[in-house]
Amino acid sequence: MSISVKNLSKHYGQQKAVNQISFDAKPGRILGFLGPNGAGKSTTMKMLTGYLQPTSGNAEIAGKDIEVEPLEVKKQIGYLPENTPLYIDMYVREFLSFVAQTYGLSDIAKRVEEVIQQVGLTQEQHKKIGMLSKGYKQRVGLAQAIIHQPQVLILDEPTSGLDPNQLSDIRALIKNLGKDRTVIISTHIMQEVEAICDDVIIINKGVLVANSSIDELKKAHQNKTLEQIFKQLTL
Ligand SMILES: Nc1ncnc2c1ncn2[C@@H]1O[C@H](COP(=O)(O)OP(=O)(O)OP(=O)(O)O)[C@@H](O)[C@H]1O
Repeated sequence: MSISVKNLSKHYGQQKAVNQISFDAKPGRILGFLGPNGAGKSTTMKMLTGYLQPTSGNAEIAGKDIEVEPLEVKKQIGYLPENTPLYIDMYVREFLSFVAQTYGLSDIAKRVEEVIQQVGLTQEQHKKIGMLSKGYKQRVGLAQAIIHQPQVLILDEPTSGLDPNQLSDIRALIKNLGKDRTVIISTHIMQEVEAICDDVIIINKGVLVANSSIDELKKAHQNKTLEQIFKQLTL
C-alpha cells in the first residue's frame, strides 16, 4: 500500500508550516523524513494520519484520499506520534487490549501477547505505563501502532531518547516491519537514516528540498555524507 502526497500544505495564519509538498512512499522501502526543528515534519505526519486538516493539496493512502475516506485510511495506518499519548494509569496489557478493542480485533489476548513479544515488552508487561522508562514507553507506543497489523506505518521520531541498546533493538524492529510495509519515519539521527532507510525526503521551512533514494542523493552531492548534504540543503 503506497502513500502518494500531492501539493500538500498547512498554513497557520501567515506561516506556511508545510508548503506544497509532494512525494511517494512505497511498500518494502523505509522512507526517512528529515528536516531541522520546526521544518514541518510532525505537521505533515498529522495530516497524513488524519489528525490535522490540510489547508490545500491532497494525499492518498492505498488509493484512498485522506480527507474523503478518513476512517478507512486510519484502519490502514499505524501512527506513533512525537509525544505518544499513553494512559499512564493503565497497565501495559490493559492498554493494548483497550487499543485492540477500539480496532474491533478478534482474539485480542493472542494479539496482545504477540505484539508484546514483537516489541520486546515481555519483562515489563505487568507494569503500569506510568512506571515504565522512556524507552519502554516508546515500545508501548510502537505496540499500539502495530497492533492492528497496518500496512502503513508513520513513526514520528520513534527512537528519540533511547539508550544505545534500545536504539538498536527498535531500529531492528522497524527495519523488519518495513520489509513488507510502507514506513515513514522522522528522525534527527543521520546514522539511523543510513542504517534503516532506503529513501529520504528533506523538508526545510515547509518546502521539500530533497526527495530520492539515499544512494542517488549522495551521488548527486559528490558522495558527501548525509550530514553534510543535510546542512547544505537546510541552511
Ligand atoms: N498548532 C499550531 N499553531 C501554530 N503553529 C504551529 C502549530 N503546530 C505547529 N506549528 C508551527 O509549524 C511549524 C512546523 O512545526 P512541526 O512541529 O511540524 O515541525 P517539525 O519539523 O516536526 O519540528 P521538530 O523537529 O522540532 O519536531 C513550526 O514553526 C511550528 O511552530
